[in-house]
Amino acid sequence: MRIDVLTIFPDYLAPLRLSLVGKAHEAGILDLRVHDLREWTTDRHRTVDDTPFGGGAGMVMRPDVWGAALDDVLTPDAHLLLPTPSGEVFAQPTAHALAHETHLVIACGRYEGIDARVAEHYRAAGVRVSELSLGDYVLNGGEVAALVVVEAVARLLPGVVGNPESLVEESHGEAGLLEYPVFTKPPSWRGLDVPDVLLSGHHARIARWRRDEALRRTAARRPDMLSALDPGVLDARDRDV
Ligand SMILES: Nc1cc(-c2cccs2)n[nH]1
Repeated sequence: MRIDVLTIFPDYLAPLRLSLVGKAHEAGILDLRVHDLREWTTDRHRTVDDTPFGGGAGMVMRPDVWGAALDDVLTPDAHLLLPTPSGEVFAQPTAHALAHETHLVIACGRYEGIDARVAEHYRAAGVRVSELSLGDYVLNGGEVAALVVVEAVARLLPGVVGNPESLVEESHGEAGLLEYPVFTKPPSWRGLDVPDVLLSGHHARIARWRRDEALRRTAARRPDMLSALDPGVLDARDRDV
């Protein structure tokens, strides 16, 4: 998979060279390219924004600069992602869907936004364009969203995470439940003991305990997820939890 990130703060994306995403890039699983949007400016001051038509505070990013950059970076099978507080909330199902793409282009704008004609132009040109929000809070730019999307997608690519099994039981995973609590040595720490069932070696009981804990946590912290579950996911035992 190729991912292009366009930003006026390329150094903001430096953390992607670390750890998993860095390894995926080294292994050739992920072709990550970060571009400085100012490379497509034409004036001496390398201007990327201007005052908003209709007035109001802040600045809007210019369509001509974004158009020049996106014309160079987009490919026929690219999916253009526009982080914005007014987008659809990015969640795990979207991460899974994006992990099947061959080319993602992430255009990092600033909070006041990119001129709306940019998304309109590329949609009309047949490019798949998705406006994505991280949630109901306001950031100053799309770079943090780009870090989140790249990590959430890259870790799903085959060969990136050491043990693919670990992708199955995580929170917001296939079961649609939050993850159960995890423990490691020592068995007793500051007077707190690991649940006996986890030391029993009885795999069926351990699996049942973990599912019960996942259900309890989801019911307590995210009842919305529980009500959104496909009824077929819950078995008779689950309903007793
Ligand atoms: N969820 C979210 C996204 C944003 C952005 C701000 C600027 C570009 S993207 N704020 N909050």
